[in-house]
This record gives sequence, structure tokens and C-alpha cells, in this order.
Amino acid sequence: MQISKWKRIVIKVGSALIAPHGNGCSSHYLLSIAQFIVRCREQNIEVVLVSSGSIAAGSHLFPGEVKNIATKKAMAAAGQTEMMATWDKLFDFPTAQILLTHADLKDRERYTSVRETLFSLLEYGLLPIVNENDTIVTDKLKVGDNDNLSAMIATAADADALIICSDIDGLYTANPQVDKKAKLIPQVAEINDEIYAMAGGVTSSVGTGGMKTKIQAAKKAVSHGITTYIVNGFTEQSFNTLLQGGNPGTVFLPEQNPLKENIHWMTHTASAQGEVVIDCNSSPELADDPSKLKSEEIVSVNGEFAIGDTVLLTNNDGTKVAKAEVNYSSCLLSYLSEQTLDVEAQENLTTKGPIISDKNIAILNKSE
Ligand SMILES: Nc1ncnc2c1ncn2[C@@H]1O[C@H](COP(=O)(O)OP(=O)(O)O)[C@@H](O)[C@H]1O
Ligand SMILES: N[C@@H](CCC(=O)OP(=O)(O)O)C(=O)O
Repeated sequence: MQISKWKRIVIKVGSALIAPHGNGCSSHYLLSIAQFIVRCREQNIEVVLVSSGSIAAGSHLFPGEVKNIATKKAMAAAGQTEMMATWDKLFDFPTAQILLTHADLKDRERYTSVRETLFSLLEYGLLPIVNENDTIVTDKLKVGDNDNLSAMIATAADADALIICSDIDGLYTANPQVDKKAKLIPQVAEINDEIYAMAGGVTSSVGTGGMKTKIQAAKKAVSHGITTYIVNGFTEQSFNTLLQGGNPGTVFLPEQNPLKENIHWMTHTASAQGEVVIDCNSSPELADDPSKLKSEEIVSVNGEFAIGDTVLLTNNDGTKVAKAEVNYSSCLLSYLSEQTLDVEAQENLTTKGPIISDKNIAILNKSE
């Protein structure tokens, strides 16, 4: 989808662009990005910015070896204000700070709240600037990289395009800093294992994600129908080419049958609070429609979850079948799976309808 058809876009800017030397923010490489944002808004394209750089910006205030994760979180707390100020002074319209963790996105109620805030900010003409809330993240709570965060935000915002600004022109057949014969791939129609295999990890001294997380992000976005670009954020030409409707780097084409928003959220953002092991071998229809699950087909229940939580449904051979909203607690399902109940007793216990919601359910591909 070219710029003329865009109504809303998300732009992700990595640490290397905003804090190129890892000792405070510099607007040097941000001017062309800011100009691109201004040009998009002039064409009535709403923009959401996902910006890294708080840790890189704050690190110089904490000299010496990074002692522990608490120091890194303190760097983020210190650098976040500088990162926001660096962006804010480039625009003559207001910016707004949104700090999130994965906990805010994997909880459906909080995810919906984030969407509402984003839409309200855009309605009033502000530029939302999103970053992970590194000050409070833990391994359990974090997204971990802003490439994947930007894809989750693009989905939440129903964006038409996601532009990931990197320190390289796009996805190459291999890491060009390692393989001098590597070639730029202008277009990716399908993200498969071969594409993932091309992507190496982090190379910049301040980056977190590397190319792997950019491919993961592209997969999340294209499966929601969002055209995704990896472009070189260091060159103004990248943005001039985009403004002319061209592709300056690698474009990942949107999937033809994008997932509905709630199914996409369940597939790519929701985290399972527990696991229900089911017996698809004796009930093969369950593999295609686990919402028909009956208590006697439950093999075991792992973890603790409440009504309305997301659970992972796995076959008793370990294959992941689906992620879905569960209508009963782990306690009741454990009881039901261990009992041999007659139909009447079952009906008395399962008055809330099907065990698994037939609305919020995402059948998983084998590779997920
Ligand atoms: N197949 C690949 N194509 C392009 N770059 C790759 C590939 N594999 C690994 N890389 C490395 O990924 C880097 C970009 O990711 P990263 O280091 O996180 O920087 P940034 O977040 O600023 O984009 C590139 O500079 C490159 O060294
Ligand atoms: N939330 C972190 C950014 C983490 C991250 O993904 O960084 P990068 O790989 O430079 O985009 C920060 O602000 O430093």
C-alpha cells in the first residue's frame, strides 16, 4: 500500500538514531524523520512514533560497568525525559508520552484502554511517542524490544503501515557486515523460515533487537494486513522515497487474509495464564475447533487461571493447538477432568456454556 492510501502509520526509531554515541540524545539523525512526520501529517496521515533511546540516553549518567538490571532501569528513567525532550523540540505541535509493558498489551482490558488513549491523542492532533516502560519491566512483564512493540502498537492503532527505521537499508540475504556478498531484498511476499534464517542478532553498540526482532515485528504486522517497511533511518533519501510512494528498503507485503483484530491479539499479543492439555487423537475434530471441548476430553490442567483468562490448548503429544479465552477456572476444570460425571452433573457444573470461548480463539500454526 503506497503513501497515498495511508490513513495512519507507525514509525519505529532505534537507539542508534537517537543516541548514536550512547552518551545522550542527538537530533542530528532525527531531523529527516521529523520532517517526514510533518509531511505525513500535512497529507492527513496520522502518525504514531515508537522511539527507543531512553537507556542509551541515560547511560552516560551512570559511568562504569552496568552493575545490574536496576542500573539499566535507572538509566531508562533518566534518559526517557531527554529522549522525549529531544523529539518534542523538533515539532511545533504537542507530543504525548506513552510508556507500556507487555502486561499492558496482553491484558485485553488494558489493551483496549491503550487503543482508546491512542485514538484520543490522534483525534486532538498530538504525536504519541511510545516506548517500553523500562523503569518497571521485569522478564515476565516486558516486550523486550521496540521492534515487536511497534508491531503491537501498529495493530492496536489499526495502522495501514509500519516503518521500522534501522541503521541499514533493509533485510539482506545475510548480515552484510559479515557476508560481503549479501544482497538487499526489496520485497518479501511471505515471511517464512527462510526469511527468519537470514536475520542475525544485534550488532550496534546501543541496539537491542537486531534483524530477528524486525522480522518478528513484520510478521505480527503483515498478519494484521499492515504493510511493513525496514528502511535506513540515517538517510534522508529513505523518507523522500517513501513520500514519493516508493520503497527505499525492504517492504513486507500484507497478508491477503489478515486476522481479525481480536484473533490477531490472541495470536500475537495475549499471553497464556495456564494450559489445558486435550486429547485430539481420540477427538480429531478438536484440532480444528477446540471450542467444542468437552470435560471428558481434558487430559490435564496446568497453572492457575480464572474465568476469562487466556489459556494455551495443547494436544497430549505436546503440539500447540490454540490460544483461547476460557470460561471456567483452572480449579473447576481440574475437578471436571478428574471426575467421571454423568451428563446431568456436568451440565450443573458447566452452566456458563462452552469450556472454551468460540469468539476469542486463535488456532495456532505449527510454527507458532
Ligand atoms: N539479514 C540481515 N540483513 C540486514 N541486517 C542484518 C541482517 N542480519 C543481521 N543484521 C544486522 O542487524 C542490524 C540492525 O539491527 P540493530 O542492530 O538492532 O540496529 P537498529 O535497531 O538500529 O536497527 C544491522 O546493522 C545488521 O548489522
Ligand atoms: N526501551 C529501550 C529500547 C529497546 C530497543 O528495542 O532498542 P532498539 O533495538 O535500539 O530499538 C530504550 O528506550 O532504550
